[in-house]
This record gives sequence, structure tokens and C-alpha cells, in this order.
Amino acid sequence: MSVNVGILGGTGAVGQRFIQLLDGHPDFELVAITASDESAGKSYREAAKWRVDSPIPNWVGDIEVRATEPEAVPDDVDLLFSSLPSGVAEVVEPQFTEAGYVVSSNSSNSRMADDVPLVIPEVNGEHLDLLEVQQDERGWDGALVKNPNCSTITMVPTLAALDRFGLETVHVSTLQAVSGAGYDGVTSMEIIDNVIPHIGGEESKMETESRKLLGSFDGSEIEQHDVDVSASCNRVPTLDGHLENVWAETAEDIDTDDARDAFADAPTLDLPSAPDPLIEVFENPDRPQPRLDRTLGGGMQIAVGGLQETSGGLQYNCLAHNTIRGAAGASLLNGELLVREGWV
Ligand SMILES: NC(=O)C1=CN([C@@H]2O[C@H](COP(=O)(O)OP(=O)(O)OC[C@H]3O[C@@H](n4cnc5c(N)ncnc54)[C@H](OP(=O)(O)O)[C@@H]3O)[C@@H](O)[C@H]2O)C=CC1
Ligand SMILES: N[C@@H](CC(=O)OP(=O)(O)O)C(=O)O
Repeated sequence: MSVNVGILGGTGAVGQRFIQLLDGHPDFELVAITASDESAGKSYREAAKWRVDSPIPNWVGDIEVRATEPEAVPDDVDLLFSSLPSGVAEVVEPQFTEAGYVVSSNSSNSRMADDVPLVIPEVNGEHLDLLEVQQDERGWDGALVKNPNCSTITMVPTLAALDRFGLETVHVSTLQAVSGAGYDGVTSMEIIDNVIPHIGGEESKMETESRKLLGSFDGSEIEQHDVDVSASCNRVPTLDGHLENVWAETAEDIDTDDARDAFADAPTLDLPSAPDPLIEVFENPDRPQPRLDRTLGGGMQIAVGGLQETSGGLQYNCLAHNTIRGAAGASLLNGELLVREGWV
């Protein structure tokens, strides 16, 4: 099987990760890349400031970058990945879905819209069926699916595993890598020898997206989980990999052996980009660490450590690669699920 795919905003930081992950993908063939009007018409090699830690695949360097509009994308593209700035995506993505394209998007616009599935395949793949409601309501031939924010996606698979104990309240404090802000997001003068205890909008994204992801779908709408999530988000001077300290309070007590079992039971999927296991638990108390553990499972695994029983539940740390599991890899996995479920 070969599915023709394209990337909207393919010259940026996340777009480059898409290209790295699509190189050699067993089912997806990259046939179109779009970017801003400044890049359109140039070769990819000319247009992109390539910064990923492997060379631009030769066959990609020669691709001509297209304008980000439906008329510029070939009709035989079956699936589009989107890594546009959210303000641009908000306008452009509906143009593509109206034109009949299926879009798997990493951008933050519309993540909380009632008829847009926000999906982590191992957690709530069944929410994809919300696309039927979306197509009915919006009259689209295409479809729009989102993956969550990178900090949310690092934590939620662990919360889903712990929900068997009756998840009630979660406190989380993050240590987020600079790549999450994009190449021009944080200057070296701001971040070297420093920690910035604020990332605009991040805390409310973690608090709201988690409840939607953990919610249930009754065939017509998502009922959000009633877990109460409080987040405190911090930028630290690591390059890639978001580390998070989590305190989960549950209806039932959790001992660390039960927690290990729950994490080990987290589902693994038969999709090309799905890691096995989904969650890797470290026994050494000083792991996981961003530099050592962010590339586990090709950057798609969630690493967990520091398990401790607390009076109301469990304290632990979790880590994931923010531009792979937290961005391009997440959209790619959603794309693989869209294909398996017959939406592409
Ligand atoms: N960086 C990260 O780690 C993460 C980013 N995200 C989200 O992913 C998205 C992309 O982020 P990132 O890759 O860092 O951003 P970049 O700024 O690096 O890339 C943006 C991309 O969008 C294109 N673009 C910009 N403006 C327009 C426009 N008006 N019309 C068409 N194309 C345009 C750019 O093209 P050109 O090169 O021509 O300017 C480029 O391809 C954002 O929504 C971000 O919030 C999510 C999780 C992590
Ligand atoms: N805000 C995230 C990255 C990001 O772009 O998130 P979102 O996909 O929600 O816009 C970070 O700084 O690490």
C-alpha cells in the first residue's frame, strides 16, 4: 500500500521532523510540500533552513515548494500533515478540508472544538469516529484531526494508564526544552544559565486538552473526563525532550507495583510509528533524563520514573521527545490510524 502525502508548512522546525520521519516510511510517499509565499517556487533545499540532526534526504532537497492553498496541491495527495503557525492554520486548514483533503494537524487551533477529534491513538483512537459528526455538520468532504500539545501528550498516556484507579486530581510541573518554542522562540541570552517559569497558553492547554483526550465518545459527542488538572510550565535550557513531574490523586490507593503493572499494560498498536512498549518505566531514580532518554522508541516512547506512593495516589516523572512524540510523530501516527480506519 502506498499513500501519497503532503506537508503544509513543511519548511519549519516541525515540518523538518515530518520529512525525517517520512524518509523510508513503509506506507507514505511524500509528494508535496507547502510553505509561505516567500518559499513557494524555490527548491526545498533553498527554502528550508535545515536544522534536523540528519541530512536533507536528496530526493526531498529537489522538491519544489508549493504555495499553501488547495489549488497548488496535486489532487492525488491522499493525506496532508499540517505544521503551520496556528493563526495561519486556522484560516487555511478549513480550505483544504472543504476541498476534500484529510488533514492530520499538529497546530493548536481547533483542538478543543466539539467536532474535531483530538487524538493520541493509544489513548482514544475511537474518538476518530467524531469525523462523521464533523463531516455532517460542516459539509466537508475532507476531515480534520488534531494531535495535542507536546506537554499534554507526554503526560496523558500515563494518566490513561492510572485511570483504572479512578483519576481525580492531577498536578504537573514541566521542564520544557527550547525547541518547543521554535528556532526563533527563545534567545540564547534569555535561556542560558536560566529557567523561565512561564510559557504562554501552555498551562491551560494541558488542563483542558487532557480532559478531552481522557473523555468518552458516545457516538455523537465527547464527554470530557472530570479529572481536575493543574499545570505549571517552565522553559529550561535543554534542546529536546519535555520532562514533567506529576502528582496524580486517585479514588483508590496506588502502590508502586500496581502502577508499574498499569504502565506495562498501556496499549501498543500495530501501526508503523507506534512504539512497543508505549511506556518504559525506569527503576533508577535519576531517570528519565532528556539527553539520555528522549530518543527511546525512535522518540515515540513515553519514559517514566521516580515512582513514589503518596497519601492520595502516585508521584512520578515522565518524559517524551517534544518534536517527535510531541509534534510530527504524533501527527504521523494519527495519519497511520486514519489510513487503518478507512478515512484515507
Ligand atoms: N517547534 C515545536 O517543537 C512545536 C511546534 N508546534 C506547533 O507546530 C506548528 C509549527 O511550528 P514550527 O515548525 O516550530 O514553526 P516554524 O515557524 O518553524 O515553521 C512554520 C511553517 O509554516 C510556514 N508558514 C509560515 N507562515 C505562513 C503563511 N502565512 N502561509 C503559509 N505557510 C506559512 C513556514 O514557511 P516559510 O519557511 O516559508 O516561512 C514554515 O514552513 C506551530 O503551530 C507550533 O505551535 C507544536 C509542537 C512543538
Ligand atoms: N508550546 C510548546 C510547543 C507548541 O508549539 O505547542 P502547541 O502545539 O500547543 O502550539 C512548547 O513551548 O514547548
